[in-house]
Amino acid sequence: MALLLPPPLPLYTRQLSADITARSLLANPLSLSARRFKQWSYSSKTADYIAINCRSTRVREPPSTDSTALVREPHKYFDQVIITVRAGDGGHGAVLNMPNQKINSKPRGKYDQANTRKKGSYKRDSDGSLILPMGGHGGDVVIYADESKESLLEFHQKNRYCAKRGGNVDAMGTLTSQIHDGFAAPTIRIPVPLGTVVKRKRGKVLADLAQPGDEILVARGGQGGISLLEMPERKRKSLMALSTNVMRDESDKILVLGQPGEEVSLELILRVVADVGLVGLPNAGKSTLLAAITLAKPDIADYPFTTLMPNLGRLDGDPMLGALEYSSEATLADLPGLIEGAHLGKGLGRNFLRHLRRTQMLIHVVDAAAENPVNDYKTVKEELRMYNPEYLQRPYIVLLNKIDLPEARDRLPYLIQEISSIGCKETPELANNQILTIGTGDLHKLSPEVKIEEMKEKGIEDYPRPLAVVGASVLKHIGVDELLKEVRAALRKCRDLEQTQEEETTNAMVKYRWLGVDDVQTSEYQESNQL
Ligand SMILES: Nc1nc2c(ncn2[C@@H]2O[C@H](COP(=O)(O)OP(=O)(O)OP(=O)(O)O)[C@@H](O)[C@H]2O)c(=O)[nH]1
Ligand SMILES: [Mg+2]
Repeated sequence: MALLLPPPLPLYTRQLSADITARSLLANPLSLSARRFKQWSYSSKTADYIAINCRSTRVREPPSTDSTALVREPHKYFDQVIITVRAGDGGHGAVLNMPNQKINSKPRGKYDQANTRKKGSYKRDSDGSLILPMGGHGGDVVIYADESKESLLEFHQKNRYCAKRGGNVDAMGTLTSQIHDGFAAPTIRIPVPLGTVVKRKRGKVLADLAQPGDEILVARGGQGGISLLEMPERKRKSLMALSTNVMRDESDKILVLGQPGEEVSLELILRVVADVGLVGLPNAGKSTLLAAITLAKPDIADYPFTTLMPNLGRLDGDPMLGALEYSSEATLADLPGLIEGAHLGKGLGRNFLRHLRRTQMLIHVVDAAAENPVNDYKTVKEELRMYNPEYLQRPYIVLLNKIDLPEARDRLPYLIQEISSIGCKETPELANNQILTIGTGDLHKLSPEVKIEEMKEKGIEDYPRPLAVVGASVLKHIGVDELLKEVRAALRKCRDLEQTQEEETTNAMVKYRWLGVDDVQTSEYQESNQL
């Protein structure tokens, strides 16, 4: 396609509307509409033109990540992505004429009767006014939680989603009852894994899609344009009684155009949904434990960082809960190994620790045959504390693994005693897992950042001791049943606590409403940056 541009003479630039200068044409040659271009070229016949060849193809955005990197290092990309969604524009309405007929006069004779019937066949509202067709609504964009999705990797390859535009009113000319509204474009529904947090890019959190079926409308399609009736001035008055959509002057035509659809850039952040998190140094046996007590089949090997992305497994129902509640299962998340300095980016860094966020309890897996298991245990706790001290308040169990090996078996009693004594005795506040009650004073008046900083100042000894320390060999299936018993007891405790907390929150909300406080700060900590 060739565009002709005049030399930069004031005469010609004046003939163009102010925003279309030669420079803007160079930057965006397609912004010059064909009609304007025609007018312009007629009115400036004497001018010399510069011919510019430009391609009319659309520039496609490159995929955000190189696909080989996705295959080689999926763990870097599986839980975070930026996408752009664009809802469809609304379809256009139309400028229509009324068929030539006498509107207000009574029918006289055969011909007029036929015309009256025609008039009666238009679509009308209950008050008798004419219903004019509208352009179709542009397609919306919805993001929803889908259990069958596991990661956000696919969004690195396709990161732009556009809904279709609504259909135009499919007619120009005379209004008849046959003219229909333009078709509404279908909604685009984008499935994401359970636990995906949808944020505006560098903006606020829009939704946390933690339950199956959760969804959010992220971009609204444009509304369709309306249709207008074009009338000679003498007839306008009489027609205004039939419809408000009578075109008064040319500027009304803007109402015929459909509204543009919304376009937004979104950040999707995955936080896996699991009740129990498995943490520990690399090679401690976390994946082996997951494979031993659930049907999951994670990779297991005797080299560090075998697990690079969280593996999930389902624990069967708890037989202690009775017939009705037996099916209450728990989901376990096996995380990559943590090493000293992970919070500073060592090993796999710290980002995967966000996947512990939704867990109710943790299992610390410690290799009891390692050189210094107590130190290993402390290292992991320290890293958790540095990432999010709230993790240390959650109920947890320590599994001293690999007791089939003699070096572990011999020192098991000593290790149990040592590890059980690290931490403070459970206080009622800590047992309730209440972040606000840590420390003294009016912490509830402090900002979340201050609270976290205060919590970080405390050492791991200031946080609760484990609920149980169990020696086992998950590989040889020694002591696994005892471990399961403890895990289920802890889960029951967590659920009881959750119920009590829910009741307390409801009571507090009622109290706040009584006091007339609208702005109740709920889970402000969740809003902090550590998604
Ligand atoms: N002897 C013995 N070996 C075990 C036991 N549990 C796990 N192992 C071995 O320890 C090695 C590491 O096990 P994994 O389950 O991959 O360890 P991990 O904690 O998931 O390691 P990362 O994924 O690297 O963090 C494997 O060779 C397992 O066979 C056990 O109870 N006894
Ligand atoms: Mg593993």
